[in-house]
Amino acid sequence: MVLKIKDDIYCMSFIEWEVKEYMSLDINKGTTYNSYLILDKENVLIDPPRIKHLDELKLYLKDIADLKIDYIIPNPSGLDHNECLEKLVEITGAKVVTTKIGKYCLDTQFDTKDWEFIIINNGDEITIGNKTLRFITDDKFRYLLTYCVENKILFSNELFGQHTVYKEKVDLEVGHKIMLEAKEFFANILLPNKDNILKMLKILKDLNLEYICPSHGIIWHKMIDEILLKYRNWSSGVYKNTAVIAYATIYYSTEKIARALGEGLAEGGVNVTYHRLDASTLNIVVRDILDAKYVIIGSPTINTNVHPKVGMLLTYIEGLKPYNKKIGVAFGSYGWEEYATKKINEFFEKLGFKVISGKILTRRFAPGENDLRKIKEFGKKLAKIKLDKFL
Ligand SMILES: Cc1cc2nc3c(=O)[nH]c(=O)nc-3n(C[C@H](O)[C@H](O)[C@H](O)COP(=O)(O)O)c2cc1C
Repeated sequence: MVLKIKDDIYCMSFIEWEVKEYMSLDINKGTTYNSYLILDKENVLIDPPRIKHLDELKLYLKDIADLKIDYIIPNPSGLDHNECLEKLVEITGAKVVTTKIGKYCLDTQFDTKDWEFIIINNGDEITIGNKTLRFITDDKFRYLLTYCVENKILFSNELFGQHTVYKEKVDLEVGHKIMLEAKEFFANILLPNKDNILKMLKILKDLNLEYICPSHGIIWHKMIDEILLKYRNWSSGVYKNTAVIAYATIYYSTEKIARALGEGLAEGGVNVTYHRLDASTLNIVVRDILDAKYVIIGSPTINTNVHPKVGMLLTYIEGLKPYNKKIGVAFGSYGWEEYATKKINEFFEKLGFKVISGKILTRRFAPGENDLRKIKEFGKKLAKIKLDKFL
């Protein structure tokens, strides 16, 4: 599918329905890879897609540019964004524009000895005729953003992307639900780079932006201020009065504790979301954790460890390095020797969360009515805790 953004700027979208799993991301809605073509005296291709889309891409390039491509600006770090680069360089003879780190990434993935590179730094510009392309990057950062000065268009790589397929291509046509998709993408893909993203947002603040064109999903046009604000919040740890209660259970004791704790929190005014880990996908759990004040994780003790699904969640969250301005609460059930809540609390400490623990949250086998009443009371008190007090 091709969308003409401006007279001489095109978005070519490649839909992938068959992607089901990408890391722990459960991409059950399909995804869209966007490549962009800028026509001027010298033509530029940004973000080429996977090699399986090469034939389709060639058709578009032939149709729109008669295969004349002078520069290619790839996202160098992931094969899903540069797999067809070798073939494209061969077909078009284009120069590859990238950073020093980008070149290193490409050198290790392809035979680049005959490629012509243009190595750029943050703030550098190239003129392609009437248009100027300015580059925004960070030495440690994997992404290279390209700003077309005259058209006020930012080609943003993974930033502001979403793993979705919509027949609509521009933000407001989809509506505000697109924010939830963007949040899921940020939480699962970009969160470990939040410090770099914050730096880049400071640069973007001074740009006049008419379009933001990411390498996945819809293009931002009418909702640019809104998505920039969300990105500032997500990368700086702004949180809401929400609690995510994520847990696994076999015989439902841990689930009973989850419900009682959640009821108490809800009565105390906290917006509670439950995720039973055999029914929720990790990407949705971490999406909800992104701006939650409370991260509450429960597990039965299984073989002197946490339930495997809880183990998976802990490992996943640890790598994503969420902002530490959060309250961590562990709960669970055990039979003879408790282990799970100890491990979950250690995990919270490692992340720098404020740990709130309570003996009542760890029950031997099934919690009784009295236990559940006390757990609910615990939840009500938890709802009153002011987070900033602890930081
Ligand atoms: C496969 C298996 C392994 C278990 N291993 C332990 C253990 O190492 N230590 C322990 O105290 N309890 C152990 N238990 C007991 C459970 O922790 C206990 O039944 C708990 O109440 C289950 O919580 P649930 O109802 O939320 O599933 C084990 C149970 C199962 C089924």
